[in-house]
Amino acid sequence: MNQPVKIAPSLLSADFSCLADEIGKVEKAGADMLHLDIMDGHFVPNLTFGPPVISAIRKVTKLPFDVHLMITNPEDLIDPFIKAGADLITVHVETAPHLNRLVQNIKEYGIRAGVSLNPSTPLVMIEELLADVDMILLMSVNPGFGGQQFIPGVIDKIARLKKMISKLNVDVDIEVDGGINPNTARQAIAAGANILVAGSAVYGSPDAKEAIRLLRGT
Ligand SMILES: O=C(CO)[C@H](O)[C@H](O)COP(=O)(O)O
Repeated sequence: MNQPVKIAPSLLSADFSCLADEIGKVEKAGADMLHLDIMDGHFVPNLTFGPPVISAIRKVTKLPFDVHLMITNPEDLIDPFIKAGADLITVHVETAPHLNRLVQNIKEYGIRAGVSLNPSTPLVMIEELLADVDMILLMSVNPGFGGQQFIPGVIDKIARLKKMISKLNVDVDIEVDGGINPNTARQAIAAGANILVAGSAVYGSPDAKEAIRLLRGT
């Protein structure tokens, strides 16, 4: 049976001058979780926010926090992000040579652990880890900025990852991030994705509820 598709609006595309309102808007519109893009100006060419902002917004919503670390040396900052309120932390395979230890470390806190791959990073990089992670996040743009075009080759990558997961018979979510709109969402879901991150498609719409409905394809 197909799992229901979850929508994770990315706060990156929200109006940062009124975060509580912007979060309330997507919570009311039926979002399943909130995607928080953490950028360090080093692994990716952009800077966003860190644990103090996450602690502050933790007080205004019940949505689970899906924290995507686009930072070098992620192992140094797991503890503060968990204390700030992360429910799921995703680290990039390109930033962490000791991924088994890092994933285990995140899970020991009692939260979920994900691993992300840039569009050009092959699936073989996570093959040995699949039985130990809760989620694989496939980037469908080069990380750093919202509002980019979906890279079409990622659809086949999603389908290949889905096959790997089915073959191992493990319970691993497939999240896709970047350039998600109703058209790319439909293709990503058909290929096997079950969590979609959407910044512009949700925050750029005058009707967040309708935008989320269109992304789910319901
Ligand atoms: O991780 C990201 C960029 O690195 C963002 O989550 C992503 O780009 C979402 O924005 P959009 O839906 O506008 O593409």
